[in-house]
Amino acid sequence: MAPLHPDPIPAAARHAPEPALRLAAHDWTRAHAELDADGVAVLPALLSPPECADLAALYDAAGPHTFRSKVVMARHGFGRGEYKYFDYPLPQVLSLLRTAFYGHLAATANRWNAMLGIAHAYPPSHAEYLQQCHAAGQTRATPLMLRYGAGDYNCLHQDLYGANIFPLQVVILLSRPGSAFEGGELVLTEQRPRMQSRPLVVPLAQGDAAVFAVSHRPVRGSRGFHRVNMRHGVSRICSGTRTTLGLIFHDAA
Ligand SMILES: O=C(O)CCC(=O)C(=O)O
Ligand SMILES: [Fe+2]
Repeated sequence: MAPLHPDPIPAAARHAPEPALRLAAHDWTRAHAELDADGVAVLPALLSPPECADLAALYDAAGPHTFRSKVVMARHGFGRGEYKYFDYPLPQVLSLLRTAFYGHLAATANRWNAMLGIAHAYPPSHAEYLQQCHAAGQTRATPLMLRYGAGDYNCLHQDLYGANIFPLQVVILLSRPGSAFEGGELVLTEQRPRMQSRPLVVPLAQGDAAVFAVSHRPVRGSRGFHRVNMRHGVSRICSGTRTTLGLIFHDAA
């Protein structure tokens, strides 16, 4: 029997299946091509403004069982701002969305491994992949919600939580840029062998999802594909409040 969520989440639960169903309608041919070319793809308007508002409201209004921990970034040298990791069982809207995303992204993850000559193949279903994480001692939920105020930022980093790494992750912008906040751009950097790092700013509108490489991706060079290291972060929020939702596909040790 599926466990019941211990905290009531009426507003976010209203939209449970729609975002995951909507994902199927996105132009995945284009998204896969963008991921191969740049290591990032934007899926516009994955969530509606009311869906964004209801999810963002969980940050302050959810009961004590929705999140498993809160991180104050300045205490760890991660930047300035805070985030909370969701606990299992995830709110259904997130669980459905993460499973649906995985179904589309496993093909890219396997294509990237093939390009890099890595024999490992990711299973087609997220449930199977999570079993592999659990068998390796990675059992804690990694989806998270981040909250930044004026002056906050997120230092460049990689979300690695153990030996099992699914190479793509998703960030969904829940706040409306230009009205809820100013500044605060999602930034990716790409560190190529023997070269200086290349920055890439990913402009997002409210409800857009950015899919990007967690830690590395294949880039075609003169002698086949090589691996480049990727990091992501957020530039300083100039004013207002910026809330995002992060979906990471591996669990944490
Ligand atoms: O707030 C953002 O745009 C980035 C969030 C992030 O680092 C993550 O979800 O892993
Ligand atoms: Fe991150």
